[in-house]
Amino acid sequence: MVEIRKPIPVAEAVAQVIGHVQRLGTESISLEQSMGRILAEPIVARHNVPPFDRSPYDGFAIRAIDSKGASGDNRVPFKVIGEIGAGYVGGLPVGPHEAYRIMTGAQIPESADAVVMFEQTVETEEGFTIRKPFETGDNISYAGEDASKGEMLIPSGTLIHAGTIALLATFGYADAVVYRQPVVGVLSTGTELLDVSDDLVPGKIRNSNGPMVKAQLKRLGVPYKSYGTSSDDLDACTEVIERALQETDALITTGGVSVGDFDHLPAIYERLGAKVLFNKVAMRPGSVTTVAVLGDKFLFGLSGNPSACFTGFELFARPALLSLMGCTAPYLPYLKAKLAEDFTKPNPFTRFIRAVWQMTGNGVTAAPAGFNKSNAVSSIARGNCLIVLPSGTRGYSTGDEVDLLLIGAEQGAEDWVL
Ligand SMILES: Nc1nc2c(c(=O)[nH]1)N[C@H]1C(S)=C(S)[C@@H](COP(=O)(O)OP(=O)(O)OC[C@H]3O[C@@H](n4cnc5c(N)ncnc54)[C@H](O)[C@@H]3O)O[C@H]1N2
Ligand code: MOO
Ligand SMILES: [Mg+2]
Repeated sequence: MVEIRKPIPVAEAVAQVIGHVQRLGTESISLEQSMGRILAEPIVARHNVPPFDRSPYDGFAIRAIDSKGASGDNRVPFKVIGEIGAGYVGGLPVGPHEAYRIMTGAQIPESADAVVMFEQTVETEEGFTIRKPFETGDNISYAGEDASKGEMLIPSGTLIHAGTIALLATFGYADAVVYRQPVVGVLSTGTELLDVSDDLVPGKIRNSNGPMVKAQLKRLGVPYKSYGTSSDDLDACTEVIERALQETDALITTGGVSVGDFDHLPAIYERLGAKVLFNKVAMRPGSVTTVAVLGDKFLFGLSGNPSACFTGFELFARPALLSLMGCTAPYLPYLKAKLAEDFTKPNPFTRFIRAVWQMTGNGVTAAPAGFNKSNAVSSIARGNCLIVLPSGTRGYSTGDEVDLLLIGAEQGAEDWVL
């Protein structure tokens, strides 16, 4: 008799997965390698930024007091005593009505306390004149104005991106302490599966989930090991999974998790002695998504249907893997948007619709990205988000406010609209 599975709410399933995360250790890697990794130590300012008072403009460093009373009718003269390019320091203190030529980024010389831009001066034989008074601090970029020594700037658990790398470089981190990354095994199950380069033959389809999941991992910067495809043969499949579990930190399988005669994953979890956290989630697509744990290893049993597979990855594998890596913001970013089309079909399960969001004169709108069943592949390609429609008896109409989960900021906008 077919097993009747009890669906659990999506939020509960996510919480169960996150509750089983055991953070990986840390390692030190070169700054160059650190893009996309997760900081295992906070970035605390090792020194002031900028480290010295400096000029934000090309101009002249003066004593503000000497500019007192300057006006169009009373131009005040200054004598130039030297020049300071960025990287150099002025040797002399600035005296009354003296000035240094100073370039953007150069250290303010002793006794100077304001900078006059070139454009605000008229050159003379000895130097220049100005027509307005300056206050102490005018056009000075002060030491520590960006970050002051000892300040906690970025907490541990943050993703390292280009800006983080700039900050680490600023403080002289040639190496960064980051969390270890899991190596994730990817196995596509299904006797019907052909390789990408195979010609179609009756009854078979090409394996799209394997390449997709590997690309989803790549988008997270998570290394993977591919186990290709396995036919729906219990022993053969068990053998590959056992091997994969020895060689990886977590395993993602696709297909074979439902109740069909050749859906062997449930039996394999039992054979392995893995603890199944859930095998039915109140969501569509991906209701049969199964997550199991064996020791400290996750087994993500994603559904074979492409849209269900994609959604299961983003909802469960993504936050789990990011959390393993110490990330404190592992969930998909979200927005509120107005529905751009009616979605009248009520659903007992929470529905995740592959969709396209865009900014319009009417605010953010989101429209389904075409054929949207669990077996759809085309709408995954078109979508840049998931519309979340909570379960219930009513449908949704154009203009209703809905939640969006954002996927892949690398899909840019076609127009420059600002
Ligand atoms: N009696 C029931 N039947 C089904 C149920 C159910 O609850 N009771 N659940 C349905 C739901 S919902 C889904 S989703 C699918 C899930 O099936 P499986 O996860 O067991 O996956 P498979 O049976 O292996 O394949 C399903 C579907 O996806 C295609 N597939 C599989 N792998 C790939 C791949 N790597 N690339 C592209 N396409 C793939 C496969 O050919 C099937 O068409 O079960 C429902 N049935
Ligand atoms: O798991 Mo199925 O994708 O709900 O259609
Ligand atoms: Mg099946």
